[in-house]
Amino acid sequence: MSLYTQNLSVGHGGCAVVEHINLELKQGEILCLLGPNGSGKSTLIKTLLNLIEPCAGQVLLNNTPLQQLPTHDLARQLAYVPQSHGSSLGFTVGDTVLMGRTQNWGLFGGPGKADYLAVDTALEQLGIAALKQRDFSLLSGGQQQLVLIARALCQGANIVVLDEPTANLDFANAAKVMQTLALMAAQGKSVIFSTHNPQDALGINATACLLKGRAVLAQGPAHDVITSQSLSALYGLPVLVSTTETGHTAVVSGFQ
Ligand SMILES: Nc1ncnc2c1ncn2[C@@H]1O[C@H](COP(=O)(O)OP(=O)(O)OP(=O)(O)O)[C@@H](O)[C@H]1O
Repeated sequence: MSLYTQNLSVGHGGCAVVEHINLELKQGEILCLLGPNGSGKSTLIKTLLNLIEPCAGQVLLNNTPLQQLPTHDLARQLAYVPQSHGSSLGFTVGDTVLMGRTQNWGLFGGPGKADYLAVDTALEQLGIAALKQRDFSLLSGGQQQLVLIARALCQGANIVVLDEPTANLDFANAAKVMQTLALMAAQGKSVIFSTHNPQDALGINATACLLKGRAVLAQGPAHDVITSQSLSALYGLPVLVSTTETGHTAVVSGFQ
């Protein structure tokens, strides 16, 4: 599996939001998109999913331009966890996660034993098995986020793309999600995610791509790219990136 962008420009209605993006994602790698509000993270993610057309350049999946791949092929290769989602009124959590399996069923088929097992495994992995019979629409935003990640896991796609997966989550659940992404990568899946927390990229050995002012400000291994200087430039305020005695990297914003 490989995903490349070649001199890609992304935007809306022909108006570029980010230009000259050259990214490379191989099997088992994690790519983290960082940037201020409105810098184009979601627009880039939707372009990588072929939900919107590039303004220029192209996205290649296994050396084939995305636009040339049949929709069902894309659905098998790419799983998407959106930033905001509909209410899925009336569906249980179990049904919602099971929907990740629909591309395996054929035209008149339905779910089988393997599909139900995949649902239970995904729910267990995210620690939300107890929510299985609950109405999805009545869950908290953070719980819904975990269910949608479980659905993406269940889909079995090679590439999982998540738009701000930790945005609604408490400290423990955010850590759980980041651990899950790291585990997915260790199992051979490729992961693309956006976040407002640079620590997310540092904690899981990601490649970071920093977006600002219609351009890629920096890209490379998170520990090389996420520095006091780059984050201060990215967010327009003093940011300190410091390594602790235990070898962990801490990010502190707005220090004097
Ligand atoms: N459907 C759309 N039509 C036109 N412009 C849009 C559309 N969606 C987003 N934009 C614009 O594209 C720019 C980038 O938005 P985008 O949502 O990609 O940023 P982001 O980095 O994901 O922001 P945030 O961190 O706030 O979620 C913004 O100026 C936004 O107003």
